[in-house]
Amino acid sequence: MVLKKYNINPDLALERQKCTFDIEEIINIFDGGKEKTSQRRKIEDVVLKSGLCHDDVPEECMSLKERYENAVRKSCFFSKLMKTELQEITGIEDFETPAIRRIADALFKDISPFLLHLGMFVPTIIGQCTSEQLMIWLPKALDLQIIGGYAQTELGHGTFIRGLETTATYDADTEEFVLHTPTLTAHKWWAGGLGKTINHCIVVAQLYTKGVCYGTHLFMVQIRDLDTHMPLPGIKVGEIGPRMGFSSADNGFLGFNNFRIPRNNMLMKHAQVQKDGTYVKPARHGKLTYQTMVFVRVTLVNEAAFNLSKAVTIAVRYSAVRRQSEMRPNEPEPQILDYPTQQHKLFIGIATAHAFQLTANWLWNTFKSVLSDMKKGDVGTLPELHALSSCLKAVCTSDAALLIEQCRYACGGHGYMLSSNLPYIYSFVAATRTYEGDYTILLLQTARFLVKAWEQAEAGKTVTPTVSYISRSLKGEKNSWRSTDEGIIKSFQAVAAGKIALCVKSIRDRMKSGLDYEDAWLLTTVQLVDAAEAHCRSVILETYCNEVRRLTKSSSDNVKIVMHQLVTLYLSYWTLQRTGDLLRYSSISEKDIDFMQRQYEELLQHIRPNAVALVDAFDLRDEILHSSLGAYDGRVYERLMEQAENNPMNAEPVNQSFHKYIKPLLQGKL
Ligand SMILES: CCCCCCCC/C=C\C/C=C/C(=O)SCCNC(=O)CCNC(=O)[C@H](O)C(C)(C)COP(=O)(O)OP(=O)(O)OC[C@H]1O[C@@H](n2cnc3c(N)ncnc32)[C@H](O)[C@@H]1OP(=O)(O)O
Ligand SMILES: Cc1cc2nc3c(=O)[nH]c(=O)nc-3n(C[C@H](O)[C@H](O)[C@H](O)COP(=O)(O)OP(=O)(O)OC[C@H]3O[C@@H](n4cnc5c(N)ncnc54)[C@H](O)[C@@H]3O)c2cc1C
Repeated sequence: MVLKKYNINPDLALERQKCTFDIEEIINIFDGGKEKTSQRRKIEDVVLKSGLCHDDVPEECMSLKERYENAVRKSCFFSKLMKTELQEITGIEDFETPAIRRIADALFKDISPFLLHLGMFVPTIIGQCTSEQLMIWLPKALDLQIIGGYAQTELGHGTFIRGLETTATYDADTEEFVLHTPTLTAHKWWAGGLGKTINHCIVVAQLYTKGVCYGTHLFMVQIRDLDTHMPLPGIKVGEIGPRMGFSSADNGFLGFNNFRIPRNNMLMKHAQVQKDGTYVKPARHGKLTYQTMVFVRVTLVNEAAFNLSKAVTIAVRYSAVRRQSEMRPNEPEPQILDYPTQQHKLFIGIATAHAFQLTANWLWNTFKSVLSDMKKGDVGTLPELHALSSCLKAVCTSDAALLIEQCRYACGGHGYMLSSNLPYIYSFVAATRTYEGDYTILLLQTARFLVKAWEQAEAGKTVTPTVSYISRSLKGEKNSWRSTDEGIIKSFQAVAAGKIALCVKSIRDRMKSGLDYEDAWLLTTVQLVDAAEAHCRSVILETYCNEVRRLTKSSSDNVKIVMHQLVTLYLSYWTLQRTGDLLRYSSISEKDIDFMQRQYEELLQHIRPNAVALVDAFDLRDEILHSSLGAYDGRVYERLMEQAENNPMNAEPVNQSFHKYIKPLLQGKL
């Protein structure tokens, strides 16, 4: 791009002058302190100066094969950079460095084929290997001597893990497992990096030993030769074909024809198969092999927040630059950001990005604390983590996808251009709603936990803090609506409690009428999904309020004001979205709803002058945003024209198809 960088669009420059708070203060809050901000910026500088982010041809103008090859090239050089310069800055093997995740987007508009290596392969080694296995595979994986993925889903089954068909049968004579794909539907399907890139893979298969099936277990499988990269004999592997997004992720298929691996390649931290074939079941919890999925679900809440912050930055900056229509006859065209309907589309995106980011951080800390309990042998906190990570993954990815699409609507026709980056951001986040556990499935997992919690509370047992509202509800505590933060949260908890109560009643009524538990549950699943979603809303609202209060304790008054305006906007927005539920389960009145509507509309006006500054406070560099509409300088039209002129379609004035087809058609000679 040859545009002069800081020749800023005058509307955007004026917007920045209106800002009432110190942007740097908010940036520091979200980075976790001044030092973290400075470390992140150092990392970004190193990556941006490396020249790795440059593409000769825009990614969207490349063929699928070229995109993949380009993504592999960048992944390799980026990995090298991580091992060298970035390691010095971040501290070795610091997987918790969100800065690395953020700057990776400067390299990949789409997906790195190595994503699953760091995202699932390495975490599975860490979480599922014995210490001996760890010593063999972890250094190699971290050093990229082996590159891996995670192959669980099959052509016929994704959700229902117990229904997977791939088998791993132990042969005690040779001390090997025989991996086999017995049917068409048993082929592994979807694993990222599998199609062309990886040479190792975690494979999830039904374990058979001494003629007995012990359910799914994890196996480390080398699938390609380390030197030639050819599939090993007995392995059928390839790319599954073009999809909505994830174009450069080489999602793959994999089949085994009686493929043998050593006994030690079963990941044996939790369950073991001894040399003679004796199975030793996990001592503590039956679902510990699902741990990597829980880890990824936790990280996906962060992905929802980050990607939403990108989309809303693009849409808010564009809305400050774009002028359209007139508010009164003969007046100049206003910035579209001045329309309350536009503010309604966008400001909730800013507030939601804050809410999700703070919830993601809180969930990550919860995850770490459960891991530490588990290290001490205590798995008591795992069910709550599973319930929380399931519903938060489902709701945050789903909301983020909807709001990102709303950002695209807010950019009119130009939002439809790939160069806006909104279609890429959307297609990435849309997939997060499905993978790592589909939305409905995960909410039903949370619902299981909620129904159990209800039964426990009914039996007078103490329940965990995130569901303590159930006990209060069972004690007959009535909800009295108050339009304060705490009052609104209490009412949302009353909604969740009311919905869980109805689910429990529905199940019991259906059982009384003769159905067994499974059927009663099945017929109640529409309500159960709804109840789990309501529970999740109350968790997000409460976490967002608590975290803002905690993090802004020592902030300037101006930052406190603007952060709290966003919290109130978020609470008001959801109150207005859920008036039906609140009328049913809380004591909210028509008058209260009118008040909330007015408050919401006033907040849009209060936030308006700070809108651009608030998205600037996401501190997303142009190289990460990749957007013709959302760059810091706001030179939208210049970029759109420059990109049109550089479009490879315009390289020749007349396309050859004119001579081949159109001209003969015009002349009646076709
Ligand atoms: C650098 C970081 C960047 C990270 C980003 C990476 C992005 C990478 C991009 C793409 C990767 C995509 C990867 C994938 O999609 S991998 C495949 C993921 N697949 C799934 O998520 C499948 C979803 N299905 C399930 O999880 C399960 O089948 C199930 C939970 C729906 C049901 O499991 P099942 O074994 O049938 O259990 P039950 O229903 O019978 O439940 C029994 C019992 O177990 C509890 N439970 C279930 N799961 C867990 C768990 N994970 N942890 C703890 N406990 C669990 C369940 O609640 C029941 O408990 P009970 O009620 O007390 O009996
Ligand atoms: C971009 C992308 C990347 C992926 N990467 C990987 C990877 O690296 N490794 C890997 O192993 N997998 C991967 N997957 C697969 C992914 O995990 C699965 O697609 C996902 O878990 C959903 O499973 P499914 O496709 O079988 O959907 P299905 O389970 O067939 O779902 C279809 C519909 O049926 C509904 N449904 C299914 N069961 C029930 C039920 N019990 N009750 C009510 N409704 C039900 C679902 O809600 C959904 O609406 C990836 C998928 C995508 C899209």
